[in-house]
Amino acid sequence: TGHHWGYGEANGPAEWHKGYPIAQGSRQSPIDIVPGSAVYDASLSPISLFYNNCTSVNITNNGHSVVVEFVDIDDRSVIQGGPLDNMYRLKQFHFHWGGKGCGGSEHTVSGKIYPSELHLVHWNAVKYKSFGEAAAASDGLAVLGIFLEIGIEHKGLHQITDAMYMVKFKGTVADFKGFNPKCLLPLSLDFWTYPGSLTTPPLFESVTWIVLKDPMFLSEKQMGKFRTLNFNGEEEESRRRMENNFRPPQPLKGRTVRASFR
Ligand SMILES: NS(=O)(=O)c1ccc(C(=O)N2CCCN(Cc3ccccc3)CC2)cc1
Ligand SMILES: [Zn+2]
Repeated sequence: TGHHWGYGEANGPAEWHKGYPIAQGSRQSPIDIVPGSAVYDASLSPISLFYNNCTSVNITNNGHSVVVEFVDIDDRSVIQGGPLDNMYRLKQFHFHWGGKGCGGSEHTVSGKIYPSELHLVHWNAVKYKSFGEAAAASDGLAVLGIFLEIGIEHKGLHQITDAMYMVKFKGTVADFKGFNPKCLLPLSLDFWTYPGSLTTPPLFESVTWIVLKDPMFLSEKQMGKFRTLNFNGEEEESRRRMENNFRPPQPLKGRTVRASFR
């Protein structure tokens, strides 16, 4: 139960390389996306999201983020197209966010940080037998990143923010059935894509990142509900508000970011 990683002064992103040397690897995430340097690739097909039969199972606070998990025993909810050679199965989605009035996204766009970022995590069930196995393989995961911007309230997000009181503390889980994340998508599926990594330990370099150009919008009130979550467990005396649970941009190290749009 040694020194566990987190987002604090002593255990935050600047320290992770001590326990996870790959933190200084050649394809780490997130990155700062510079649209002017992205290469338009006409061969990128549109991404397709087949979430219609998706089956959410529960919502949980894992001490790092709030996570909605899905049944991933078959191809009922998958992403395909874009840079992907296979279909990838939806496993979970979660968020990263900042303190009140602060940025909290992981990817940035020409240095612009958004209040939050949603990650829809998928794994290559064509080539690998489990999420854990895929998470350790260079083409094992595909994460769809969607920026969140403060604006008009988001009707689809209420189901998630209304469930947060049930998972206030680390290690809490609640039933969360019948949620379809298709409602969280912005109008345009224009995207940037690049080879990267998990943005939390173990930081495996196994992620094909697909980051949407357009944000989804939510109200400041809805964003505030994320900040009612705690990093700590209910039994801990130190109450630590869950916010600023984001890794800052990492060196590009010669990678090319491709764009699906001009
Ligand atoms: N921010 S993100 O890059 O989108 C992101 C995506 C997935 C996870 C995730 O589900 N994790 C982390 C790593 C994988 N482990 C399983 C494991 C497999 C092999 C050896 C140890 C742990 C599950 C927990 C975390 C972050
Ligand atoms: Zn994430």
